[in-house]
Amino acid sequence: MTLSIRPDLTCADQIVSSLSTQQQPQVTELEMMQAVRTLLIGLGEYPDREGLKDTPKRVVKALQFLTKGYHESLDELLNGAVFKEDADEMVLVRDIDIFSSCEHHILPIIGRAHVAYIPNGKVIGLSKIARICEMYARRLQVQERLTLQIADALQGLLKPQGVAVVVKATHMCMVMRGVQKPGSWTVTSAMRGVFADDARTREEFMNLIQHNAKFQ
Ligand SMILES: Nc1nc2c(ncn2[C@@H]2O[C@H](COP(=O)(O)OP(=O)(O)OP(=O)(O)O)[C@@H](O)[C@H]2O)c(=O)[nH]1
Ligand SMILES: [Zn+2]
Repeated sequence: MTLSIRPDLTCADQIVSSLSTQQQPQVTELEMMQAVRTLLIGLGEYPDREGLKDTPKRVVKALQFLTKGYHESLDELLNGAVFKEDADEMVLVRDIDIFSSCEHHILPIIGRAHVAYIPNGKVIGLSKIARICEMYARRLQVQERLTLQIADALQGLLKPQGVAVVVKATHMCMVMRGVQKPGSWTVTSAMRGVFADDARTREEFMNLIQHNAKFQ
């Protein structure tokens, strides 16, 4: 098997990209539905009862939606919306809703992302920042990787003076099951360029994302 290396992709993305084109076994939707049906039986249910008869189809559809980011690419979502611009002050898009799924339990990760960059001759369409978050969130994730992928994508696309990403999220696998800690939040960050090198720039970013109670 030959793997083509894509310099615009992170390591994890390289793997997903190569799997989707070469290695991934072709599984039909019918087989996926049958697997859900098997799960239901294993859980002690009767998949043919009225309320469950369409459930395998719904579950497959829902999971496909929650992981649709595997079939999206930076190129497509950008749609060319990177513009030459002399701006060199911080651009921050904050409070971007995140709905992801943890790769260990396939349970929801719900939170918000705050994404900032300092341009270096190029700016990106603001909605594209939210779309980048969305593409990576709609995959099976760990929060750390989601955070890094967002930062690396912007760094790669814009070569800005710096990028800062903070994700604050709650993991249903820690809330509804397992250790059962509702109210627990995980905060992850990725700092690149001036945000990593300059404490004052980082502090300005941290202040901007904390000043509003909505973030609490
Ligand atoms: N670092 C990291 N860990 C995560 C994330 N999402 C889930 N986890 C953790 O993944 C770990 C999996 O641990 P295991 O012991 O293999 O699984 P488990 O028996 O279901 O663990 P418990 O959740 O402790 O019951 C747990 O500690 C989860 O909290 C994430 O985004 N980042
Ligand atoms: Zn989990």
